[in-house]
Amino acid sequence: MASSKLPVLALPHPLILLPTSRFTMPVSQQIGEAILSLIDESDALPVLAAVPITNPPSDNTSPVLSEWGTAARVLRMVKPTARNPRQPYLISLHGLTRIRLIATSDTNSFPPELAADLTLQDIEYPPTERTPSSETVEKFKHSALRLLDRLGRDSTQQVRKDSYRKIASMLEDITNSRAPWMADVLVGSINGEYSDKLAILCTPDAEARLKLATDIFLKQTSIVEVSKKIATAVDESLSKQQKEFFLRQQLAAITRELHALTRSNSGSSSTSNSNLSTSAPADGASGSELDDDEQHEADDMAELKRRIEAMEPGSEERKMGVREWRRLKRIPQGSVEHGVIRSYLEWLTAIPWPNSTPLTSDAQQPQPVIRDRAFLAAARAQLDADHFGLEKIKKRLIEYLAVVRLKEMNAEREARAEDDRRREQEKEANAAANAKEATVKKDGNMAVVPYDRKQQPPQPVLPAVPGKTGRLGKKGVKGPILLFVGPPGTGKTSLGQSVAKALGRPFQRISLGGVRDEAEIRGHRRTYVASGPGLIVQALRKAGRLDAVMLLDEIDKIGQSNFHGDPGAALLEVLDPEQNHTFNDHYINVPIDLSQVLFICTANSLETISAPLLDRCEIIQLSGYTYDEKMHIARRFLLPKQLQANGLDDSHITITEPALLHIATRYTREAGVRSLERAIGSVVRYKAVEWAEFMDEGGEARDVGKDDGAVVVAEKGGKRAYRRVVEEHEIEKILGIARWDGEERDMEERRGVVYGLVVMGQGEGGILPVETIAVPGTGQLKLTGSLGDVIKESGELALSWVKTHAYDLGITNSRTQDPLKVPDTIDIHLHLPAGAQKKDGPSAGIAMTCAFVSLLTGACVPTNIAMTGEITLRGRVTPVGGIKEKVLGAHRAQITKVILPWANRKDVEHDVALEVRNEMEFVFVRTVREALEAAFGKNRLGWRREAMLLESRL
Ligand SMILES: Nc1ncnc2c1ncn2[C@@H]1O[C@H](COP(=O)(O)OP(=O)(O)OP(=O)(O)O)[C@@H](O)[C@H]1O
Repeated sequence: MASSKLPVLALPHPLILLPTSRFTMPVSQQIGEAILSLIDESDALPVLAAVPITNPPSDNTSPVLSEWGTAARVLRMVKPTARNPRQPYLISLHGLTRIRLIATSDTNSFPPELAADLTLQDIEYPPTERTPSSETVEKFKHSALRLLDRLGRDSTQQVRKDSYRKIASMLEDITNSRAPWMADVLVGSINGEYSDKLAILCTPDAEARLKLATDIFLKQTSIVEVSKKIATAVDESLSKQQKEFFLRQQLAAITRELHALTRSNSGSSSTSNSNLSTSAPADGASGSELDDDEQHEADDMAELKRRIEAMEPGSEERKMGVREWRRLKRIPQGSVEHGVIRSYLEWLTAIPWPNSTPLTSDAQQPQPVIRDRAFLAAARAQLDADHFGLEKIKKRLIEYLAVVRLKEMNAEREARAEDDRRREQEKEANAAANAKEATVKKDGNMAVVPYDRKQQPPQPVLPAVPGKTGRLGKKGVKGPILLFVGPPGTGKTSLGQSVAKALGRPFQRISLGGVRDEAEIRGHRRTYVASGPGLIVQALRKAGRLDAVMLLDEIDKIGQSNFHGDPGAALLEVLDPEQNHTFNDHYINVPIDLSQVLFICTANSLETISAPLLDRCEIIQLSGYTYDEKMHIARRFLLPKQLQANGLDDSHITITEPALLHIATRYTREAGVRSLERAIGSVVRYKAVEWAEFMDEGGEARDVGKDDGAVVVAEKGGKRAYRRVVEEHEIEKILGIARWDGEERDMEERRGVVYGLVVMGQGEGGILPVETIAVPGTGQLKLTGSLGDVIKESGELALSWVKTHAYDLGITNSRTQDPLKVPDTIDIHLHLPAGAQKKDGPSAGIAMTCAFVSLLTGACVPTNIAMTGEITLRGRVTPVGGIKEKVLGAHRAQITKVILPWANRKDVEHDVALEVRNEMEFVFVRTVREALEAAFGKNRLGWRREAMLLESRL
């Protein structure tokens, strides 16, 4: 044996460094410094004898060094830094070969100071190893491969699996002489026992070491196998426990249901016997829903599971539900992730998926009124019962409902025919199978082959359930998408409600006003904190049916495209019949079929609605109401509604016709009836308080005179009456001073002022004074009142026309004179009041021309006249939009004569109610000159004769 001297590094128990292994360990400062000086002294990396201490550290025994150790190279040394002096010295070692310490005395043990210092010690290297026998190597390989295979299979990390596989393939190819080296490698790397490792270190003989390693591997394999078995057994017992837990929960739920049933039975019988309807529970259990949390939790989970099971087998939603349910089961309750998945599943299962087994009994489903023969008549009656007037709109809605009905019935017929066909096919298949069976029996072969096993037995065909027509039967059920456009309070939303009532379907209103984020419509992805589904899914959940009527309210107020996405584009997908059968809500992440939903949209104006969105809708225009219509609506709908809402009836309050008109004209100025309804509500509440006080004072409801409608109460000191009738003069006392206390227009004619007609932002029509004055200046035109470019150009155009015709109109004395410079140099200032409101459009052309002519000639336009129309430079009057709203607005403002472009005659004819037409004079004009004549009166402007001739030749 070759001998030498090496400094001894004692490895504290239970560290062992086998040849070929590497590790890093902390050392004391003393040893650390000694190693550092060794490094400084030698040129190469220093080599030490790493010898394990075989006994665990304790107070009274001194460390015992093993006889065998490993010559190890110091690969790295880490010294504590000045900033962190308490950090230990770290040393990395690489085991090279076995060594044996040569004992200095006969006792064969080593002095304890060897363990404390790097003392130089005599060592010897064992002789070159003999090649072990093939038989021993084979056994070794076999046991090692078995262990590696077991470890690889049990490991959950792919990296480990791969490394076990690699070592195994190395082992298979290894030569007999390298086998002892491999034994060191393997024993060093498995997570074995200390004593085994020490034994391997202390066995220099190759044959003996291989045998020892074989025993160690066999032992290790059985340890791993046994641990695995124990783990599986524990798992199984756990899942058994879970199963038992669920069964117990179910049992508890059944018992509770039975209890509830018996209680309700006994409750109903006790109610019929006595009047005690709210008796305490018979079993004395507390009825609080806050009790028994665990029970409720289990019930909720069972309900969730039931709903997933009710989904159509094989459908996307069911797959998703099952996947998430499994995840939910794996995740510990109370964790954040558990809550997230749970709420997702609650949303997913709350959607009324097609073809899923109905959870409620059919009796709870509303009856499918659409199949009734009297459906259309009933729908008409419903619309009439809810709304006054609106004849054209009701007619269109009836057409719409008729189409929806026809399509739905066709779809049902198709679905039924499909079912019949399927039944027929199944019957044929069964008959063929029976015939085959009969033939087999006749041939004497008794093997029973009744029918092909793959063939499913015939499924019962379920009756059609409303809203559950499913993926097959839904084709073509869609009608067009209606878009109600009109000023606020004209009944757009309530018409939608009536349509839903007529169809017997649930109604859901989705307000889109101010929706800026696409996610509000489509939902947030689940990766977001506190994510949730969008408005459409929320509405579907509330409706509980796939064929709900959804009113998309105020689509003109939806936000434009921004960094939160484009909500309008999301709506396009919802409304497009080609796409909406696979609507994708980002949160739900399963395609939802919206093709059966009837969408109705509402808007106040069409201007802000994107063209593609408009393209998908059929526009139905609602204009404002006349005072006459408002009176009818108030009497027939608003007043009864308010009386009911305030707990009164018509025997308590009568509002006289003049009082109602006074409310409508002086307290509201709107196209719709919302403010009117509010004002009537205030009057009703005022009277409700009076009535309550009257009753509190011991009043008796008794008519004492039909004429004044008073009801009298006897009091000690005399008599006090409650007056049922509300008269015009009382309105101010009830509602306060009128908001519009006076005419919308001045009664007095003024030079330079005429009335134009406008449609305001909310779609309401009205009159707008065009005011002009002459101010000292330089012949300029000044325009104010938040005017847009188009209306400004229109003003300049009007002034140019007036300047061109100033001589003909007798304003100037020669054609070359500028009326703004002769006789005095002036500026004209034109203003359109309500300066804060933006105004634009060309329709004020003739009003501005008339205002300039009035200013420059001094002639005035009567205040009962209002006008609208665009002008051209040549003096032609061209048509404008919004005629119905403008005329109604003029009517409300008590204008009696309206000047309109000739081309707008059809609009008046078609759109304006007859009673309004009868009350107003309409003058349709083709030229500015005709407009001036209609406004100022025939021959009131001093036209020069030549001008007339010239004009007539044009
Ligand atoms: N023709 C009508 N007959 C009876 N009641 C009506 C009529 N028009 C409107 N109403 C009533 O006026 C009230 C306001 O109507 P609704 O809410 O439908 O207005 P809207 O047009 O949707 O307004 P917005 O554009 O502000 O949403 C409702 O109580 C409605 O019943």
